[in-house]
Amino acid sequence: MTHRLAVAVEAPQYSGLGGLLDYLGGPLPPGSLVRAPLGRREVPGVVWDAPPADPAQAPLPDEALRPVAQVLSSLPPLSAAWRQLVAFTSAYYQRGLGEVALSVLPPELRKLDDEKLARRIAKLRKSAEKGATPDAGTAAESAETAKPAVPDAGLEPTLTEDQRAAVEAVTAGADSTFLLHGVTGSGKTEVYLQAAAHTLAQGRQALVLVPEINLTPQLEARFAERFRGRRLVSLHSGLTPAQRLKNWLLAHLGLADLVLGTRLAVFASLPRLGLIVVDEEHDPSYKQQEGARYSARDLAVYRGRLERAPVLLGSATPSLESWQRAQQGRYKRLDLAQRIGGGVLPEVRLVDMSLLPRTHGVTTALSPQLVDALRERLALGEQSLLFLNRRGYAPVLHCTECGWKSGCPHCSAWRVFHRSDRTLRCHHCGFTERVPRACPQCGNLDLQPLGRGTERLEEQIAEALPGARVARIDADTTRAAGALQERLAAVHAGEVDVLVGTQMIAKGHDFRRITLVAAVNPDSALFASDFRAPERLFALLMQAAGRAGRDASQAARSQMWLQTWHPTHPLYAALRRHDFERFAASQLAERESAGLPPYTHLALLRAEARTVEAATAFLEDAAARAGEFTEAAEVLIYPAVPPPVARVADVERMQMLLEAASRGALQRLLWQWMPVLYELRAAHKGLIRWAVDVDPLAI
Ligand SMILES: Nc1ncnc2c1ncn2[C@@H]1O[C@H](COP(=O)(O)OP(=O)(O)OP(=O)(O)O)[C@@H](O)[C@H]1O
Ligand SMILES: [Zn+2]
Repeated sequence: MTHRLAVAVEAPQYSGLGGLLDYLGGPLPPGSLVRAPLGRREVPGVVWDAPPADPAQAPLPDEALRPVAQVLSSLPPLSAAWRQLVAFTSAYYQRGLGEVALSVLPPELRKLDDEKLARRIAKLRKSAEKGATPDAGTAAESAETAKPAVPDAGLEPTLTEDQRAAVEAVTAGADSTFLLHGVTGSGKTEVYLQAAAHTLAQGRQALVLVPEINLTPQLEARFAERFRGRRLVSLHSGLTPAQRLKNWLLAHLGLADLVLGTRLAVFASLPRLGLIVVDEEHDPSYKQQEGARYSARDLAVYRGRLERAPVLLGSATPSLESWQRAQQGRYKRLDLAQRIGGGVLPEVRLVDMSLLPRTHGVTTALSPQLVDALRERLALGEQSLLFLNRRGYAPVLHCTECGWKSGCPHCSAWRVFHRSDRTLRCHHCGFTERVPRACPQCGNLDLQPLGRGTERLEEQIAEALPGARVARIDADTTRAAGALQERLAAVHAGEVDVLVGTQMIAKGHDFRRITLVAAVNPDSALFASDFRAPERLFALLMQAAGRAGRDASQAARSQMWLQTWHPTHPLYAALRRHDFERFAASQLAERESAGLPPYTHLALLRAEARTVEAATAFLEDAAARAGEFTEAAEVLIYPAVPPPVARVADVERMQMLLEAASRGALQRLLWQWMPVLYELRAAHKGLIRWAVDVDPLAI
C-alpha cells in the first residue's frame, strides 16, 4: 500500500509539468483516474508516469504524503498516447497538466463513484455485445434500426479520378499529414467517408473534427447513413453531461468506431485510432479561446504523428499555415480542382456601391441591381442566399438631434438595436435594456437605426419582394432547440425563396437549389486591423459562394454578388477568379515581408483589470522581467496595447505581443517566464486575470 503515485491533479494555480503531486496508493497503472486530497478538498486526478528524480530536490518522505482517496478502477487507464497529447498541450500552451487533463475529460466523470461507473460501463459493454447501436443522442439514432450484419451498407458513389487518388494517398500513407485542397462542392466529404471506411475496415477508429457541430447536421447524417450498423458517436459542448459521458466512454472503451466532434473531441480517448479528419481546417473555431488556448487542428497533426495515424486536413481555402507547410513538403497536398458533375463555380459580380445615388444618406442599402437579380431568381423558382455578418436590426441607434448613440455603459462597444423585442443589447457583455422612448440625452423622440443587421435585411427583402418566402438564420432565430434544423430543413425542402443570415449559413451546407449568393456588406472586414482579416474574409466569401450552384445542372447560371465600395481591391479580384492559390501567394509574401506568421511565431500576454493602468503595469513589469532571460534576445516584446474592444463588462483589457523567428526560443522564454508571471500576479493586486495565448488567432 505504500507505493508512490505521481498524480496530475486539477489545481487552479499554475503547476506546469511539475504539477504532478506525490501520493500514496496501491500500485496503479499510469492513466488511472483517482480522487486525491488537496488541502481540505478532494479533487480528481490522473495517475501519471513518475517523473525522473530531481537530484536538486530530496523527495518528500513517505510519512509526508497522503493516500489517494478513491480509485476509479473500473475505468480502463487512459493510454500513454493520450497522456502524451495532454502533456504536450500543457507544455506548449503553458497550462497546468492536471488542469488540461481534467478539462478535456467529460465533467460527469468526476461525479460518479467507482461503483456507479462500473455499472455504466457494464451496461454499455452489454448493449454493444447485443449489437445494438447505442443511442448517441444524434443523427446516429436513425441508423439504429439497421442490423450490424451488413456493415458500411450506405451507397458509395463512384469516385472521381481526383477523389480516388486522394483516398488512395491517405489510406496508403501511415503517418503523414495531408492537405486536401478542394474547391467547394468538389466532394471532399466523400473522400473523408471513404478514407474512414478504409480505417474502419482495418478495425481501427476514425476521428472526424468539424468546426461547429450544430451547423453540420448534414455531415453527421451522411456519416450515419454511410456507416449504418457501425457505432458513431458525437462529442461536442451541445450534449447533455450524461450523453457526453456515454459517448466518451464508448470511444474510450473502443466500442465506437467513429467519433464526430468539435475541437474538444481532439482529446477523445481512442484506443484504436487510425485516422483523423479535420474538416474546414482553416476555421477559427478550432482555436479554444479560454483556459488552455489550444488549436485543435494543430493538436490533431501532433496526435496523428504520435499515434501513427494519417491526418487529413480539408478545405477550399486552407489556412496560410497549412498551405505553407504543404508548399514546404511537410504536408502532402491533394487537390480536387473540379466540382462534382463538372459544374463551374459561380460567377462573381461586384456592385460598385459608390456609384449608387445616395438617398437620405443611407449607404449600406440593397442595390437595385441585386434586388432585380433576386426578383429574377424568385420568378424562376430558385433560391437565393443573402449573407450579412451582423445580427440584430441595426448595430447602433442614434439621435438625429444631438448625435447620441446607443453605447454600452459597460463596454467600449455599441449596443445593437433588436427590433423584434425592442431592446438595445450589448453583444459583448449581454447588457440589455428596452429601447428608450426618447433620446436619453436631449429628449428628442426621433431615434434612428444606423447601419443594418440581418433583422433589418430580412425586413427590407420582404418589402422589396412581396410574396417571397423569406427565412432568417442567425444566433437570434436559432436559440431554441431544434430551431436551426427546422429552418434548414425548410430551405432544403424548397419552402424558402430567400435565406437571410450571418456566417452560420455561409458554411458547409449542401444546399441544392440556391443559385444566387450575395454578400451584402463584406467591406467592413477589408480594413480590419488584424493581420488575418483578409485571409478570413476570403475564406468566408469563397465558402459562401460555394453554397450556390451545387447542383451541376444549375451551376452555369449561379452567381455570387458582392456589394462593395472598393471594387478594385485585390482580394475581390482574386475572388472573381476563384484563385485561392494566387491570393495565398500574395498574402504569404506580405506576411513574410511584415515578419508575421507563419514566418514568425507569436504569443500574447493578456491582462484584465478594473483600470487600464493596473493592466498596463502588470504587462510592463512582466516585460521588464522577461529581459532577465537569455532567450529574450531572440524574442521581440512589443509595448502593451488595448485589443479592439478594450473594455468589456467594466473590465479593462490590455495585451502585449511576443514575436520570435524561432518557435523554440519563444517556448523556452515562456517556460521561464511563467513562474515569474505568477509571482508578479501576486504583487499586482489590481489585476483581475491574466493569460498567455500561444499562436493567437487575432492580435
Ligand atoms: N464521386 C461522386 N459522385 C457523385 N456524387 C458525388 C461524388 N462525390 C460527392 N458527390 C456529391 O456531390 C455533392 C458535393 O460533395 P461534398 O459535399 O462532399 O463536397 P465538399 O467538397 O465537401 O463541399 P463543401 O466544401 O462545399 O462543403 C454532395 O451532394 C455529394 O453527395
Ligand atoms: Zn456591454
